[in-house]
Amino acid sequence: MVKANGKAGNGPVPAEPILSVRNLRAYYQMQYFGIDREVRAVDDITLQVNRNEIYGVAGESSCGKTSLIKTIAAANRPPLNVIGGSVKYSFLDRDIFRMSEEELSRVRWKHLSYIMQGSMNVLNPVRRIRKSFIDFAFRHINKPEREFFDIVARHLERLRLSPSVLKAYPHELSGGMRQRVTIALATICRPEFIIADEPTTALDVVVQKDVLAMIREVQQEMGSSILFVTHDMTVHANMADRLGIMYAGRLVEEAPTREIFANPLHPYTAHLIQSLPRIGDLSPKKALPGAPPNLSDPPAGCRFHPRCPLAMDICRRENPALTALRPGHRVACFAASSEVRPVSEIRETVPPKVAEARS
Ligand SMILES: Nc1ncnc2c1ncn2[C@@H]1O[C@H](COP(=O)(O)OP(=O)(O)OP(=O)(O)O)[C@@H](O)[C@H]1O
Repeated sequence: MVKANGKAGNGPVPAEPILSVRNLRAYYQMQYFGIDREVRAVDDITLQVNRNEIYGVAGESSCGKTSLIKTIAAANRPPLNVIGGSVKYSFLDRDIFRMSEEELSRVRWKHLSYIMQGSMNVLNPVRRIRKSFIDFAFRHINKPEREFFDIVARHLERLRLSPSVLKAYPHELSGGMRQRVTIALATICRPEFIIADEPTTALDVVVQKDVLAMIREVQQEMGSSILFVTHDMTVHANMADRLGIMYAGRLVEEAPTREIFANPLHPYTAHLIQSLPRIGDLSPKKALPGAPPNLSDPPAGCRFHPRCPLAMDICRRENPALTALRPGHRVACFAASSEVRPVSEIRETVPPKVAEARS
């Protein structure tokens, strides 16, 4: 089930994929008063995460980030169902959707772990932290209890946490300490792959900086890969090696983080970057007209077209494929592709709704 050569060694780390997601579709499928309803939260996503890499997933609220990572971890539950596609980890011998729950429980935390949005989602409020380490890691580390807690204490110290936290209940710790404990739990087994879902969103900026530095440090020390999800582009700028931008259930752009910030090709990405505050920049920030689409009835063609200042007729009819326009830089946008029409020409065809909102 788990490949023998799964763990990252100490030698040079080759740039090979540890996670390959192909054409993944996962929809919320529900029935209201006998009528079927589908929310297409993850719609045809293809991406790869390399060894020793932090891959960031960005996008505004409700674009499908959490649904994507739940599915990638095979932690999706009805009504979120996998409709198609595959998710393969290099340390597993087959697609994650072909594994039984029992096989998955042997893989979780040891090879594939999760840092969640709120620490209280992981830590049981009525159990001391010590018990959580037993619940999550004892069977994976497979040592006598005393030796196990020596390993835990050393790991906590490495993460600048006193081993005395083991005696505490979650409510006795500050939010920052609790989040550090969840990171300690997610990394104690030295997993190859970590999924982090908005791990610092609930923390104030000073604690956030500290927790982010800790995630980076532990990732580098272990040679793990991280799929890091947040809507906060400034966090991505500091953390991610590569960045995937989601809009309405689809990946619309992907490139090395530096390249995305310097040269965004998709108009939605350009908007996300332009709206970031910059020291000395007093110009008013403009919101995008309109709202993200309802994913149970998304618009035809490119899902961004009703809000896009560059939209053309083809965008209303056809879904642009995610295409490499530069090495390592993929974008799903007809306007960004110079083969369709030059950008100067495209700018003249502003859709009426957007033109109204601008005036
Ligand atoms: N349990 C559910 N049942 C039905 N639809 C859901 C459910 N959970 C989420 N959705 C819908 O799926 C879509 C994607 O939601 P998701 O939570 O994955 O987005 P997100 O980008 O993670 O948002 P946020 O940043 O606010 O957490 C949204 O349209 C949302 O309303």
